[in-house]
Amino acid sequence: MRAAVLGTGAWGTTFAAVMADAGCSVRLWGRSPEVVAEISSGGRNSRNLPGVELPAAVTASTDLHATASDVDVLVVALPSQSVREVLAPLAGTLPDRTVVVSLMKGVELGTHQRMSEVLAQVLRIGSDRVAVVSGPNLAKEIAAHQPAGAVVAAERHEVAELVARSCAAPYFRPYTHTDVVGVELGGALKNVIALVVGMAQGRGYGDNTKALIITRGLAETARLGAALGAQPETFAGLAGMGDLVATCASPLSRNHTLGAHVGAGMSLEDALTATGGTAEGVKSCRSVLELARAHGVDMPMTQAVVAVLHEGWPVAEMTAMLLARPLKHERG
Ligand SMILES: NC(=O)C1=CN([C@@H]2O[C@H](COP(=O)(O)OP(=O)(O)OC[C@H]3O[C@@H](n4cnc5c(N)ncnc54)[C@H](O)[C@@H]3O)[C@@H](O)[C@H]2O)C=CC1
Ligand SMILES: O=C(CO)COP(=O)(O)O
Repeated sequence: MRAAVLGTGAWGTTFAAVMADAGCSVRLWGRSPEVVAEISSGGRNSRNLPGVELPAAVTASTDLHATASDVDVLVVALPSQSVREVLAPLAGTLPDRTVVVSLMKGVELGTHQRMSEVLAQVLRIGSDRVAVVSGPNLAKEIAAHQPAGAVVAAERHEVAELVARSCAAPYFRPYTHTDVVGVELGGALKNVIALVVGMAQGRGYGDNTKALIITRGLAETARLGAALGAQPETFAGLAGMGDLVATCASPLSRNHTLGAHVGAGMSLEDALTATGGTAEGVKSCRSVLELARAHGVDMPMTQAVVAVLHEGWPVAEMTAMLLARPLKHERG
């Protein structure tokens, strides 16, 4: 299969290697001539994936149109808030056979759209040609060929199957699904919950608190999912609980680490600089909260993250914000 991956960040580069190890020929597109030159000439991306040697089947270019033309699978791995702008030049240009895949875990500010919705709209293709891949997939571990799994969701099962075949490598096992909404929400929401776990850790709280946040975080994710038409079981799977656990446990997660910095008293600006890369939850928490309010869904943790990161509330207030709410039934 011929594949293209847009975005030479940690996950885009790693996923290109996974697809090459699954037997695809893969073109990577990036905006940085230096990164692209290093991938093309030396098979390395030392800025975003240091120490990793890429398979020979991965090539790179700064030419967006040439990279995206004539491929079976077009994968997008950019920061969520930049997708619409970056892909605008490709609107209406993709051949009918090209399936588009989102690797992104965010919700667009302003429109509240999930990334598959943004892709279908900006590329002017049917939503049945868009798939999403999500799960516990910390890029550095997968780049080191540590065993991992993910969910490939698409409206049509045959599309999910095609994408699963394109990325099934000896160390990477994709499962197919048709709940695009649930799989995407699981990915976007776990970033917000990981921020809360990080903040709690930064304040010195231990594993009881972490388990409370993970469990109740999943409950609020599932509430939003139910309102948006997701299947409840999806949140018990790899793209729900699986990704939430990995992200909330791992120091490799940028959302988790950023939360820990803020919990320890660092400003958001300094924490963003310290973590580098893309901590999607920082922006997506606002669109998620707006989406929840529009559907009458109570999301106290998301609300607390927005209050601390964007409304000037001291992180020390977070415990009271969450624990002083009226008592309720666990299933409520
Ligand atoms: N890093 C990881 O372990 C995983 C990341 N993801 C998701 O994948 C998406 C991408 O993440 P990463 O690759 O980790 O991000 P990253 O921060 O490592 O890289 C982002 C890439 O996008 C490029 N970029 C940023 N703005 C751009 C623009 N306006 N035009 C063109 N290129 C632009 C950057 O130069 C960089 O190459 C995010 O939604 C993230 O949540 C999903 C699973 C795992
Ligand atoms: O999505 C991820 C793991 O599945 C990566 O998490 P971060 O974006 O927080 O680094």
